[in-house]
Amino acid sequence: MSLSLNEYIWQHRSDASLQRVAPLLLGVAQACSQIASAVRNAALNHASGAAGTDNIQGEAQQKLDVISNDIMVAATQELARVLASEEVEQVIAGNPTADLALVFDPLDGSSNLDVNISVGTIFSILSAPQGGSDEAVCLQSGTRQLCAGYALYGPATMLVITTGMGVNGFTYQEETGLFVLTHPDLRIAPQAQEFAINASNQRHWEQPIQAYIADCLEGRDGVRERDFNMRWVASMVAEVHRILLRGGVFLYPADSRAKTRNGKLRLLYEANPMAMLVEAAGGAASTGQMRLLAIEPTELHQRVPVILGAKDEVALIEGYFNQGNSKYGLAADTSGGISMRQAHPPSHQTLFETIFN
Ligand SMILES: O=P(O)(O)OC[C@H]1O[C@](O)(COP(=O)(O)O)[C@@H](O)[C@@H]1O
Ligand SMILES: [Mg+2]
Ligand SMILES: [Mg+2]
Repeated sequence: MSLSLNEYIWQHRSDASLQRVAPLLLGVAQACSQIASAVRNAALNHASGAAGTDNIQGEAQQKLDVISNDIMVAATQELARVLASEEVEQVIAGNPTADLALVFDPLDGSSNLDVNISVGTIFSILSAPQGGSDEAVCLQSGTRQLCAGYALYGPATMLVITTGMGVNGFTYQEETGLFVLTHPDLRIAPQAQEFAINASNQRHWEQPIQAYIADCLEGRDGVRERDFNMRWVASMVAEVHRILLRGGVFLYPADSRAKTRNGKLRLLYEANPMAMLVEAAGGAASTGQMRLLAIEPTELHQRVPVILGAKDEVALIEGYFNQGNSKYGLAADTSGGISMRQAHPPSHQTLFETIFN
């Protein structure tokens, strides 16, 4: 029997978080179905290409970034006390009587729009207790998320959600306009056979990432003693979806360039919701040096290094970072940034053996 999102919420009436976020979650789902339509018909509606404006990150906005943001705000502003969006510098005031906050990336992977490759929407729902500024309400650690999810606008439109216990995927049914449960209880295998990283940044990476990827690339001829596959879509939603369905790890590390010294992805509306989903599916999410969900945010649009997916593989990558810290006595970056490792690493063979033997 196919279960719609509404029916799923009713069936899980003992899940207090789900019941609390249900109206807002349904608002998000409605917005996502509208964004899917906007994305699908953009070329026909002259909604493709650049908007001619930059967002707060200094990135050129696509028309669809702006359209998706407006759709999301219109569908949810009455249902949350405060909204925060990748595309808007300050928080957006919502309904003062509501007790939830919604933080979102309205369109993720928008560099893929003009080439008709999958994009998505990422969202996180937090409690908004009385008192405290609207911005402070959004600056809660990922462990405090009540619900997280994403919509994927690919060959099928899907909504994938968690309230912390299990991850469920719903597929949008055109005929009925409903999201139908098609992928219940998604789980990530602890071992990975596939990694995802933008290899064009290789020369800027920190030493632990250099060493880890080099070991993967050596495959069965190196210390890993097996071959790895690689993928890079450049849409985080598509990468995380693939990992939820068939495993692997995703890395967007910090690197030596000024603009990515703390990573590229945004903590509140990219890393945290994805980390909650991945952990709820049995995986792990880390900066390389700490659990992503434990970070106490300080800024709405702050960036963070992201390593997530198969639990054992993420632990292994953390081992490369720990090894770097202890063996070379590398100083922490006192400015709060991510410190770059120094040269003179041992051979990959030695590093791997020291960590795992
Ligand atoms: O072009 P790059 O650096 O590989 O970037 C890809 C990454 O940037 C992002 O596209 C950022 O998302 P936005 O489109 O929301 O800015 C991620 O989805 C993705 O992981
Ligand atoms: Mg994004
Ligand atoms: Mg975006």
